[in-house]
Amino acid sequence: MSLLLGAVADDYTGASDLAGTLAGAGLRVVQTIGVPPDDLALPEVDAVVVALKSRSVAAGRAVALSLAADAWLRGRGAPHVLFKVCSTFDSTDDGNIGPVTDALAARTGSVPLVCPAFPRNRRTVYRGHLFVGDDRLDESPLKDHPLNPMRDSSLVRTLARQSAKPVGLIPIETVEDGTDAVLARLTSLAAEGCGSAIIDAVLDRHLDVLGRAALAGPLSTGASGLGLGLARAVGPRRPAAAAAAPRPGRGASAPGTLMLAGSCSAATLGQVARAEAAGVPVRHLDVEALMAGGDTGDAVAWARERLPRGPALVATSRSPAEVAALQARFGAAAVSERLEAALAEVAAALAAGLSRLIVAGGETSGAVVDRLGFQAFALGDEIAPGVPLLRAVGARHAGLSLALKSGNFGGIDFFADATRAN
Ligand SMILES: Nc1ncnc2c1ncn2[C@@H]1O[C@H](COP(=O)(O)OP(=O)(O)OP(=O)(O)O)[C@@H](O)[C@H]1O
Ligand SMILES: O=C(O)[C@@H](O)C(=O)CO
Repeated sequence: MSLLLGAVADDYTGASDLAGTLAGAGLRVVQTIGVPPDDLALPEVDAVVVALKSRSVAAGRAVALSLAADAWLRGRGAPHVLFKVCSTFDSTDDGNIGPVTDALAARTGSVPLVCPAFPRNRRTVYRGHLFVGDDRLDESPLKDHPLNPMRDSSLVRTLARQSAKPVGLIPIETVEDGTDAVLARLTSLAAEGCGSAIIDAVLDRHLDVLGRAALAGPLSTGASGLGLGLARAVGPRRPAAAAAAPRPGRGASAPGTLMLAGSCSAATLGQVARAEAAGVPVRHLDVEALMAGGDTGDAVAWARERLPRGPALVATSRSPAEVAALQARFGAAAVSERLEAALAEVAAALAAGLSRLIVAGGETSGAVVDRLGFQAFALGDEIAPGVPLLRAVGARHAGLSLALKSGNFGGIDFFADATRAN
């Protein structure tokens, strides 16, 4: 297997977002959970997305994990590696986007382009400022993120606070001038001592310029928009899918469908409320009791009774005010750790009888996927932009279908859409 493209993703839902995007652009893709063991049989593919859980760990650990994944990908021929980060640039002043980008750049001796824009998902970068829909990042719901509240929309400033060297800017006018202009500006920034360069992108066509310019070097950092630009620059490798006859959906009451929500994003809160209003049984875990040493036994019994008849949803999600109060009382890291573990415990206790597992939240998905020991996923159809249907590959839970949803992704009916998808 000689790869055309490699990617190191800093969380599992972001990895499936990227893998689905690359597959949609015509590449044969597999997503692995961590660096795969040598005995894992992988299909012949053009791109591998190595999913890490490195977004919110200590910077040193994120760097070590990312360097190992990068080495594995380059060892399989990948001439370019994309460090996949969140399209809302989720990070803190301690990292991990800066330290990982610095370490990967030092290994390759390059000055990478950095851009989280994905216009299709309403993430745009203009004059180095990130917009989420119509809002600047610091005025969007991301300002209240439980792990990494985003309070500065300037990506140049944000990345500079995390980086060893100055961060440059390649503005939209240069992008409009095309790939050669971008590469010339990157060369000047490197000569000025910059270690990386934020690049603007506002429209889908800008991703083509970014992809071609990035592919001229060994490394870039960005979200699935940059991945799409890279995939287009590589060119489709498999025949366009024949106009397939629409496959029948699974029906809204597919038995054995376990849904877990650990994201507290505005999107997920709305989706949980909609599922509940539509009649899906929902168990809101008593998070205060869990923090006081309680367990998930009752919730597991509750779900076990309902799953044979249809979907069941177990959630820790709460409003920003409730999240802030819990964090003030118990400490943010302790709450996150306990609640991620709680949902992972529920999944592990019920895994044997499941037909589908749907998880909302990147960190939460990471905890669940690790606990169940998945090794790799093949890509199925897109449920919502950035959320493909996955099928487990490898010895553990082979054939189980999954959806791992980034907190902010999916429409209001996401849980119904993910239940029905086939
Ligand atoms: N009620 C709650 N109070 C405080 N923290 C919570 C609560 N419920 C969940 N959490 C924690 O909030 C964090 C949510 O992060 P997660 O990555 O799962 O979702 P997200 O940030 O919305 O998604 P993404 O990273 O994909 O954008 C997790 O660590 C989770 O355990
Ligand atoms: O890029 C995105 O927005 C997602 O893939 C993600 O990583 C959210 O956590």
